[in-house]
Amino acid sequence: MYYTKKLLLLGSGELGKEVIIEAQRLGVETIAVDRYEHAPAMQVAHRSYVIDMLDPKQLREIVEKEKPDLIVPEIEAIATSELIKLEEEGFHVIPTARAAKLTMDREGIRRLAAETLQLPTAKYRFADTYEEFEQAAKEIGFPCVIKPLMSSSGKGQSVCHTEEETEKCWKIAMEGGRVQNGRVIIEEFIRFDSEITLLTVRAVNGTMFCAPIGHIQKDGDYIESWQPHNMTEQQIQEAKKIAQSITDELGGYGIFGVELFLAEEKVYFSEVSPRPHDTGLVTLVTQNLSEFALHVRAILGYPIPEITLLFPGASRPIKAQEELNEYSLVGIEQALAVPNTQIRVFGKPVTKVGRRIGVTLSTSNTVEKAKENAKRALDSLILQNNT
Ligand SMILES: Nc1ncnc2c1ncn2[C@@H]1O[C@H](COP(=O)(O)OP(=O)(O)OP(=O)(O)O)[C@@H](O)[C@H]1O
Ligand SMILES: NCC(=O)N[C@@H]1O[C@H](COP(=O)([O-])[O-])[C@@H](O)[C@H]1O
Ligand SMILES: [Mg+2]
Repeated sequence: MYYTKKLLLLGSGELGKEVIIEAQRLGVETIAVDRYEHAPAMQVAHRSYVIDMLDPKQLREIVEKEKPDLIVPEIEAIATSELIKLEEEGFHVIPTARAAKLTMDREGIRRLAAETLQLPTAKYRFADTYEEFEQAAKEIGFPCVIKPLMSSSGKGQSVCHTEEETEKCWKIAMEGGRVQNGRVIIEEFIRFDSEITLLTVRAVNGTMFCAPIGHIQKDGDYIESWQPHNMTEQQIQEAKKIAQSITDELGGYGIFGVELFLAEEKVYFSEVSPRPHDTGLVTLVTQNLSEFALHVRAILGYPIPEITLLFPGASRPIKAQEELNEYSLVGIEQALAVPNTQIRVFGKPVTKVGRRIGVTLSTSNTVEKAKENAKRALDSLILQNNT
């Protein structure tokens, strides 16, 4: 087969695996890159490479060798300054190299959202040292949230309830960041009623929104998501306004996961991923086009005539409780006996405490029943040690 387009995926986890499958469905040649071998997306891509994606030299080497039509970031931690240079040289970075750079660290995107676009966010400060952090926490007040500037899925993040906890929280942040520089963000703790991801697609035929996805997070990582999330008309309008504003500013084509907190008095912008979102895994079973199919269509410049929510649905990530080198999932038969329920096993080579290794996906005629089904499926699955 002659491939007319070549896609280079930077980051090869569970989200990228679905992107690769969708790209191949439209006849695209795919190359997966990550920091370790046999990553989920590598298992389905045409070719793969293992490199340190934060190393500009290694990143450039792969790009120059493969000369992809599309460079598609799948995680934040990439040498984004090199992506800017590559874009200047004519390579196409999704959605744009600037968007990848701004969302790579919490400071870039927070300052853009709160200071340039004047979007409502939690109060925040930045700190480079423990002393600056202590001072910032006092200014923001307790409880506050501390996060390394570059991290995801809650790594290095903690809620600091009192002055006595500052040392412990600082330590968590220093150990959890993706790169070891000490800078952190300290945020006001928002007592929200619920939080959502508003998947927003920028495609050749305009900006479109998916039905809001509600989710619950524990230790900064999602443990349940559902679609649609019940919101007032005013909340929906505010959420769309915020999503439109931030995605217009970031530009390019593709899907964006706009994370928002819904409080009684207002809708807060939290952060945005210029790529598919983990809580959006639920769209694999709820929509006419999943978030992955939408991303691929959008980045290839193909039209998206409409996005339809077919059924209410829910997802539950399957998270490992221990570190295992050889493992398997037991109870698949029971999980699949739950009505309208599917699972996806990501195929990560090894587990770590808290690592997501799969997901259960259910639909039903109500969100409540779909949530029940996804939980029943999750409860019947057991991680087995095969070493
Ligand atoms: N200022 C805040 N007030 C209250 N809760 C917060 C605040 N910031 C974060 N959280 C909670 O922690 C979760 C994770 O935070 P955040 O999205 O910033 O982290 P993350 O590591 O970037 O996560 P991911 O990469 O998975 O999206 C949020 O979804 C929310 O539940
Ligand atoms: N919240 C961001 C997110 O869910 N990202 C997804 O997790 C993978 C990393 O997983 P790992 O840490 O288990 O290798 C990433 O590659 C991406 O697919
Ligand atoms: Mg988040």
